[in-house]
Amino acid sequence: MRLFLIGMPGSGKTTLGRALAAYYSLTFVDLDEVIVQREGRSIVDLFAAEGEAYFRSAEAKALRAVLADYPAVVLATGGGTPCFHANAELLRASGLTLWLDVPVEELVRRLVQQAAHRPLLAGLPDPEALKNRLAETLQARREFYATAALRCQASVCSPEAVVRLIAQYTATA
Ligand SMILES: Nc1ncnc2c1ncn2[C@@H]1O[C@H](COP(=O)(O)OP(=O)(O)O)[C@@H](O)[C@H]1O
Ligand SMILES: O=C(O)C1=C[C@@H](OP(=O)(O)O)[C@@H](O)[C@H](O)C1
Ligand SMILES: [Mg+2]
Repeated sequence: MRLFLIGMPGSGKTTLGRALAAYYSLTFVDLDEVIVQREGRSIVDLFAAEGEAYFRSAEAKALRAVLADYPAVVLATGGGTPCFHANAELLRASGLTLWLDVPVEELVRRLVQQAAHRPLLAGLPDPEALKNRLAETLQARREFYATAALRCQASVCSPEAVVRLIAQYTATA
């Protein structure tokens, strides 16, 4: 199985991806880590030095490399991955995509401490500003996230809930 987790920053793609990979005995890959390895720089440094367009190109190449290298994998994408370079269509055609659709209020609670480490949220220490930015970003990205075959719509998408969703889907697909 190839399982791709998509959704907003803070939705739990990395955290849940690790748990699901352990459950299914699959390799876990985090696309941001692949980019860091391939580029030899942190995500924050890449954004600062090269800008977002360069990052999106590096991200698209890293995604294609992962798809070529792993016939079975749980992949945590970055929040913007499905929204550029036709990545949403590619993901949808290459495995099972799952959208972690977590409410913006919950994302704010999780990210308020971490905004400085996330380039697109940096400089927004005020929770109200963070909430507005996340709501705008979600609005713009919703159409891409909605291409996922599965959607977990909850404040906390537990591994157990996702395993049930996948079991239902594979039983009827
Ligand atoms: N199911 C969850 N319930 C509560 N907090 C969570 C959950 N999943 C992730 N978090 C917390 O939210 C933050 C972002 O999680 P992360 O997995 O890095 O998200 P993403 O990779 O989607 O940006 C982390 O601090 C993490 O501990
Ligand atoms: O939403 C985004 O555009 C991004 C999300 C990040 O990943 P997470 O969603 O894991 O935070 C990372 O890929 C980069 O900072 C850009
Ligand atoms: Mg992540």
